[in-house]
Amino acid sequence: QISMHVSYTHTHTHAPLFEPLVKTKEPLGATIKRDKSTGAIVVARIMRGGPADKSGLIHEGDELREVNGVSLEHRKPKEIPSLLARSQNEVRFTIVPAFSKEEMPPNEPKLFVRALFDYDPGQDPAVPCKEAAVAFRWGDVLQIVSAEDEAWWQACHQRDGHSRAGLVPSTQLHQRRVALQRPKALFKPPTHLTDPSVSHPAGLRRSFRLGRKSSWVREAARAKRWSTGVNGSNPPPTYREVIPYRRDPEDGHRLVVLVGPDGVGVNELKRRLLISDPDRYGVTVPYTTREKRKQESEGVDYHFFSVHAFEEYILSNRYGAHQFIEYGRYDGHYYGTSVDSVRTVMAEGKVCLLDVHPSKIKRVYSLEFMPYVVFVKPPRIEELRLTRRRAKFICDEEDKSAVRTFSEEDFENMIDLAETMENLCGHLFDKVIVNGDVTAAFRELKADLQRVDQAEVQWIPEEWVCPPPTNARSSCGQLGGWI
Ligand SMILES: Nc1ncnc2c1ncn2[C@@H]1O[C@H](COP(=O)(O)OP(=O)(O)OP(=O)(O)O)[C@@H](O)[C@H]1O
Repeated sequence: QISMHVSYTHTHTHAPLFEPLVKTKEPLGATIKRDKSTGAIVVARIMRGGPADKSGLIHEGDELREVNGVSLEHRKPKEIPSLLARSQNEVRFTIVPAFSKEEMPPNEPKLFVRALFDYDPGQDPAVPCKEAAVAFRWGDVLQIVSAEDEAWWQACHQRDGHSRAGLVPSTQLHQRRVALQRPKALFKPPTHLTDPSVSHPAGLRRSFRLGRKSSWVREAARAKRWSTGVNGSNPPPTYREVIPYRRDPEDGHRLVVLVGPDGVGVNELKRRLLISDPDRYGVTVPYTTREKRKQESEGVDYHFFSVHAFEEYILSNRYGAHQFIEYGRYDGHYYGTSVDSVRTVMAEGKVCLLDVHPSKIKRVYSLEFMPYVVFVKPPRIEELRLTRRRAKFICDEEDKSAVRTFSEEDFENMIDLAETMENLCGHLFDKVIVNGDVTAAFRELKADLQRVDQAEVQWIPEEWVCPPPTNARSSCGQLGGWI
């Protein structure tokens, strides 16, 4: 048994407390519980970065024997706060330590994650202590400082640097809760996507969009079979492991991938970016097997390929070489975007803007391209009706006169498809831009791309650096910029 003296200054009449934490500016940063087998009061959690943690004097598992000379024998945890409240500027604990110094668990390596859901402890009736929890938004980078507890991890916002850690739901807890609360969380693709006989709104911009649609139908149907089959449900996204990457001044720009349902405005935003800074942004030149028209030039409008050459490329895709990021067939001709055409734009020192179906992101999802994936999302249907009143879109790229306005069904399909995309690929998105007012959406997108480009540290998926064991050594060995 040792006697310990924890003292720290504060100006509140209430001393910082154990559980339940009192809303003082600086709580002690610990929770306590009664040990069921011995009846002793023990420290359940120490919040990383809080006064208790910084003091280095109290540790999880320590038994509390006395507070300010008052014995805690036969006392309940809820009585402790009032004992602490009596102390003035210092609290005196008598504890039985759980570990000797030599037995203390070693520091865990740093683990960073990107949150894939919003969390507000204020709305969570199950959180053990609201004041000890950390709120976060989708996309925030958190440092997990303790994942020992099965249900409640401890994490702090990466942007805050040395902030106090707090409780966040563990992956397991979040998945369990979503499964219990929302059977709807099981993937439920909109019916028009799973029934190939139902036609799609013709939001065709470039002709291979048609090819995308049929593959999306198949994919959505597959996903539905999987989700309702023996495997049960698609687990809801929780956290994705990321690592900090410090950019080398020599590094080129990251590839910017824009995805979104047909007609949402991907092309419009891309067009505005290109006009706003043509020296900075560039786009790929697509491949086609159709005849070159008079006003078109090879390598500028399209790369004109023979059917044979195009099919060779397709075969290489089947065998894993992936010459094409995506391709499709429309009106008897092939259209496609090659991996090399992305490399060409990037080699010119430009930010390559790539617009692909989300299922094709994986083709460029690597350290070579470091894709920054922006999901362009439709606003609520009321806003779609308002903002798209006069908007027209080309129904057929080959026949530019085939334009029409959006129908109510187009809006519904757009929203359904956006939901499906988020369900299936949301974990790959780095940024979501809601395209309601187009000027605001464009401004937000441009500012975000600039911010990412200038950021000294990029948070990238851990798998880009340490892929599965077979090639892990070669890719990790080449890295110079990791911190
Ligand atoms: N926020 C907006 N407000 C009003 N009109 C918009 C907005 N965003 C896009 N539009 C208009 O909607 C039409 C379709 O947009 P766009 O061509 O960019 O869609 P898309 O996502 O590229 O889909 P697709 O490939 O099917 O054409 C265009 O006329 C565009 O100007």
